[in-house]
Amino acid sequence: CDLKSPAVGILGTGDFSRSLAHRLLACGLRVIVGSRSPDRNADRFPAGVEVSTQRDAAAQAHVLFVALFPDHYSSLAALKGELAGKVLVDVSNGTTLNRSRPSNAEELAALFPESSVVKGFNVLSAWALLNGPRDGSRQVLICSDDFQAKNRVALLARSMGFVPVDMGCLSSARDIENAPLYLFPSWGSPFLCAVCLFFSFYIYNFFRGVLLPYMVNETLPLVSLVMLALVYLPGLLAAGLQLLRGTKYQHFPCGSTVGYVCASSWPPQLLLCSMHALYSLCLLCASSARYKLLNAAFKQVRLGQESSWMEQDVWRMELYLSFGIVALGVLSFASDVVSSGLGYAALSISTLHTLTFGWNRAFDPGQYEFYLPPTFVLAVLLPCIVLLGRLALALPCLSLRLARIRRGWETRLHQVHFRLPDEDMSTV
Ligand SMILES: NC(=O)C1=CN([C@@H]2O[C@H](COP(=O)(O)OP(=O)(O)OC[C@H]3O[C@@H](n4cnc5c(N)ncnc54)[C@H](OP(=O)(O)O)[C@@H]3O)[C@@H](O)[C@H]2O)C=CC1
Ligand SMILES: [Cu+2]
Repeated sequence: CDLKSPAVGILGTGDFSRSLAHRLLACGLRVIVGSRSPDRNADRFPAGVEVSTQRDAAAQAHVLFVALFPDHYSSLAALKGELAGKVLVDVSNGTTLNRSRPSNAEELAALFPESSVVKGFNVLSAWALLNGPRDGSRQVLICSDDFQAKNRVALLARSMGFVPVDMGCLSSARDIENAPLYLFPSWGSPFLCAVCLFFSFYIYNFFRGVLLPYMVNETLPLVSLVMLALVYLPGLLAAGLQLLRGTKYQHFPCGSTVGYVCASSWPPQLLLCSMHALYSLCLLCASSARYKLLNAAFKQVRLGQESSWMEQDVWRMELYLSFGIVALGVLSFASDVVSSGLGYAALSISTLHTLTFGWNRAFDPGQYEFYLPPTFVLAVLLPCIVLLGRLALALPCLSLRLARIRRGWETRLHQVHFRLPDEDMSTV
């Protein structure tokens, strides 16, 4: 590292401090670590990192990472003079969700009013820091009341290979500190939705008295299919309502909540579909599959039938398997289900998959137990409504686009028509 370049300071010599020092050094920066007992801790850092007293580090560095637990922030009070005008990066995390108390970063800012406090880097683990931005998330959430200080830390994060995300003023620090405490920040509502749908379909199937293996394996994809259809339903309803009202500036009830749930519903959908694929594969190994095959063979022998090959059944089976596999493949690329056309493609193909699977059963009155249709008839209804609705909305747009293309060609033809005599003249 360049001895003339300004040093980046770290206060504290714990796990976070060591990983951070390692990463900063690897990025070619000069690092000075401030410890209460530098002699004891110096050999825990790689060669090239200067380990000194806290006062020395505070005096030399302009940007200092405070890698201490918040309970120990007050032990730095004696360094107020050295830290005045410096940038202090608060990397601490909370141990419990904080909804009302001031954040650790705000407390640090209150202790050092003459320093600029920036919140950041807490979403990275010491492990992620040590290994660099290859593993896990590359995003670093940053906030501060001092714009220049924030920019400086953002630049530092970028030079370490991370992606800084500006979260605004220091008042956002509480959200940033809470972030690592949520396992899946935006998955709660979609998962709740999936669980509710799962149990509704499960109970429905239970009443219909379908065999146990079929219950789960039919329930999993149906929940996924219905959820995927539900993603588009609010948008279509809103578009239909706008067409009816003739304006797009009127409020759509609960639009933002529904939009939020839908926008992040891809992980549970993919999970359910993958589980369904796995389950279908495993069904072949289930004992029930063996008994069914044996029973069918016995019946065939008793009937004196030489071959039970049924062309139509074979074709349908091949078709629904292919549709299923393609639907899963398309869905795995449609992480942004709401805005991407891939979501519609996955919905159409999985509807085809369900239809080819249960076509015979859907139209066989014997299958309507307790006057209830088989579950997939219900599950196919919603996607069909959504797909037909989308088509109905697309048709006017398509005709408008066609009209625009036709007008374009007419104008072009018109221009050619008027240009021709001139060109004829020039050739003459
Ligand atoms: N570890 C991790 O993966 C992550 C940690 N963080 C945050 O980083 C900060 C540090 O964590 P971590 O490195 O794991 O903690 P450690 O316990 O490993 O290190 C904390 C450091 O604080 C100093 N210290 C300990 N006791 C006192 C005291 N009584 N008074 C003053 N200083 C003291 C010590 O340094 P010395 O003796 O040299 O002065 C010690 O090395 C925490 O706020 C944590 O929330 C954030 C994200 C991930
Ligand atoms: Cu299936």
